[in-house]
Amino acid sequence: MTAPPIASVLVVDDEPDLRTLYELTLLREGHEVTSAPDLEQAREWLAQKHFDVLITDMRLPDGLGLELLRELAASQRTEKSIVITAHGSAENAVEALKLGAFDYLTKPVDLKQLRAAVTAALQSQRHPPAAMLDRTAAARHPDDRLNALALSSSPLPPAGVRSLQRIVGSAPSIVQIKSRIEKVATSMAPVLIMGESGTGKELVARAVHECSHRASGPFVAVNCGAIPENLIEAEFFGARKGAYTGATQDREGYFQAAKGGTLFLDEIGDLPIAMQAKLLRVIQERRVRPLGGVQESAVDVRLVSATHRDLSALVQTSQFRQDLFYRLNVIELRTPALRERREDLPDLARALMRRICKESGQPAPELSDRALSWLQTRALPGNVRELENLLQRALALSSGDAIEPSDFGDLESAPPDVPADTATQTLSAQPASSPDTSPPPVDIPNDLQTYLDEQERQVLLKALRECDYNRTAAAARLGLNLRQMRYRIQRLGLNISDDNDGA
Ligand SMILES: Nc1ncnc2c1ncn2[C@@H]1O[C@H](COP(=O)(O)OP(=O)(O)OP(=O)(O)O)[C@@H](O)[C@H]1O
Repeated sequence: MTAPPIASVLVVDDEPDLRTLYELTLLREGHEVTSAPDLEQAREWLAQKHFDVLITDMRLPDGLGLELLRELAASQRTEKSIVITAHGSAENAVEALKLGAFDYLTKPVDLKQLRAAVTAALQSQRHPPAAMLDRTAAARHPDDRLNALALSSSPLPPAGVRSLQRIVGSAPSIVQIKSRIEKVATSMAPVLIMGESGTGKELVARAVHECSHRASGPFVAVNCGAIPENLIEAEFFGARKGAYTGATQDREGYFQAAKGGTLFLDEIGDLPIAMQAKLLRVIQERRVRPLGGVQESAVDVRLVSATHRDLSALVQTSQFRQDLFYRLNVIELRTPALRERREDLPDLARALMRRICKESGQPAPELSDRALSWLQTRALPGNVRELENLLQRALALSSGDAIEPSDFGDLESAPPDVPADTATQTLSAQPASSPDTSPPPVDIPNDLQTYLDEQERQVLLKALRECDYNRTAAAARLGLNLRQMRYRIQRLGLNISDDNDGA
């Protein structure tokens, strides 16, 4: 096991007893501690010396701790700040995080949490701690040390680089979201991702996790709308044996499972109102108590939430608590709809095709220019997920080395969703089909979507039945991965339990 890193810490608190308590706690961890009773003294220390971590009380005799945060940000200093706020003062904690604080602690401060927050702040830095540089280069001029800090800034962890590469696209909105992910990843501030269905919210949430110092910890994704209301508390917070009928043993909840990592709350807008109050309490107190339990334990997770719904509108109609919205929405990321970045469609289609084929272990066919032109004419309201589904379907129907418009099946005969002259026609337009590849004639349904859903339902049920309701096996039979299978089962409202999944 490697020893925890040593930090140079500045503690700012006007209460001498508390200052001493924090100092002793951190000194015992091997950190170097400097302290100040007010803003003035803190500013003097900061002018003289570079620290790794700043711990500041919010209320100080000569102003607010937030002022120090503002000054650090304005002078682009690299200190990670931890703010200590009064119990229940949501505004201050949120404002501190918005100003770039790494984390906050609520009074009375739990010393274990204090130690953990300092270690996490230190681990999130992408350069060696100032305390270490101090030791190796004690005699250097202060400017040299700042240069050394800048030069030694190490790049993102490899998992982070890969996760950003998975987000395909070069439209300005995508370039911007990727650079924001990189920036926000190193803090503990909650992130809210908003965007239509299928625009890559989960992909972005994973990237936030994988670019952070928590990347080696778990990433737990929860669909808040999919959990039955009577089980939701136990699912989130865990339950002690006997807490409810059927609870035959102690079990962990999502908060415990995500310890040291990231908890991704997908479809947060669907969280029942009673559960919203409980979640808010956990966020405020940073402690969680399992159902039927008496002991609380410290929560060590970073929260990332996502929704395709307009949360501020839900707040207006009292369907979503304003205080919870405020807590979750400290950093906001928006995933753009595909129609807002049509220029990315060819690259996306090729990348998705490569991925689908890799997952099912088959060589990836070319996408012909005509197929790409055909895709450009579709509206794709289901965004990247719809594009992915179309490509899967084409792959299943294709028999040649290249995907052609006719491989998109009977959808081909439907009129284009987007008039050809408004679609991005970067590719050569050629006749869409040849007589030999036309699909066999079918009855024309009154409602195409319902008709297709019914076909899909029949195929899924047959595959599941033949695979003993093992979703992994049925997915493999259909050339899908488990995630795609789950999505389809959920979309069609099929009542299939996870019990038989082997893998
Ligand atoms: N920019 C992108 N590059 C590559 N693949 C993407 C991109 N955006 C989305 N995808 C793919 O599209 C599919 C849907 O993405 P994802 O599940 O992240 O969307 P979502 O916004 O969370 O959808 P929902 O709101 O329905 O849960 C996934 O297979 C994902 O990998």
